[in-house]
Amino acid sequence: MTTKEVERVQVISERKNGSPPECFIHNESDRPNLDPPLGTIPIIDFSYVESKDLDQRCLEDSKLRSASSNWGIFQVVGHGIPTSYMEEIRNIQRLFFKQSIEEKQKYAIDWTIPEYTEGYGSDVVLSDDQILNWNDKLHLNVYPEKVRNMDRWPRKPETFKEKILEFDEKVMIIMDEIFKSLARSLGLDEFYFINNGTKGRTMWRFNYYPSCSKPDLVLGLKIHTDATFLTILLLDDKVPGLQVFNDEFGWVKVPIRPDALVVVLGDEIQIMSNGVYKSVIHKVVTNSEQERISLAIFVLSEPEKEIGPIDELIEEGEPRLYRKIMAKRFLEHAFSNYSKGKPHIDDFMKV
Ligand SMILES: O=C(O)CCC(=O)C(=O)O
Ligand SMILES: [Fe+2]
Repeated sequence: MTTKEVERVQVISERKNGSPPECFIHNESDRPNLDPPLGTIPIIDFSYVESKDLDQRCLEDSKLRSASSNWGIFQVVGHGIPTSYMEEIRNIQRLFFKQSIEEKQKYAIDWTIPEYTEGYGSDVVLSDDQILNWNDKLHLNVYPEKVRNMDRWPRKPETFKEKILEFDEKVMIIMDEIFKSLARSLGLDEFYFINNGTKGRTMWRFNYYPSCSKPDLVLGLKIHTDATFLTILLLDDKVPGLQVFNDEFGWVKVPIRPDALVVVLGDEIQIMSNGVYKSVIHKVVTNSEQERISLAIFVLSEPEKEIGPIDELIEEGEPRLYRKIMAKRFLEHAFSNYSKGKPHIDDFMKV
């Protein structure tokens, strides 16, 4: 990996001198439609966990199955985390990015250490023709505890660390319920994914998208799928930007719903379910007026775990669509392809 890195996008955007630099500008055919139709992203209500209503659980499991196979994305409500608390987390994130560049650079990613991509930064440049994302980020390993590198965790705002660890506890509880519902909805034992190393680790990516004078020319994040089992998103409650691709509806906007967590299914679950569940293709657009934030909690299998279609899910005579691969090998491949801006799972994993 080269060590070349651009300036923080925030610094570039604050210069306000007309058009963004060329390295951010997409070819005409790849430029975004800033205002596609609003998607009817399925909503799954997890309040059955608290009420212990088994009929409701059954109904929500079947909604989740249809959402996972038709969309690869759904909104989670009834998760037990108060909306006001979610707003506090968004505000902590906003406070971090509002600080001076010097303060944030104390946690800069050190690209000279392979595999150690934790901290504050922007896209790393891997090739001369790479088109860069209009995005700065803070990337932290959060779970399990032994992977935390506390020197990359912001010391300001002062409550950052404590709040994020508290939010992590709450997220892990609902994450288990999502894992259980995903297993049940595939006809597996409900602890299947929890007990077999699928809930191996989490990496949190705090995204920051500065406003851009020419939002029609750039992308906050290029077209991609997440190389995860799943990703939990805490989206900005005021500024939209996330768009997903659906086979039936094409590109649609993900609506803003401040009380919802959004779940994006990733490549690992597409592989494990032998293509029954979809890793959703998505991208992020920017706008000329407002900055936007989002928090992506990436959940991945343990690095040494082998991922491949689950035996129990392959009916007799049905072909296996994907080969088996070690989780960390798959991730390495995904990282090296991420900058290309197109999903890679089929090319790389098809048998
Ligand atoms: O900012 C968003 O809405 C989505 C972020 C995302 O897709 C990612 O970080 O992989
Ligand atoms: Fe993503």
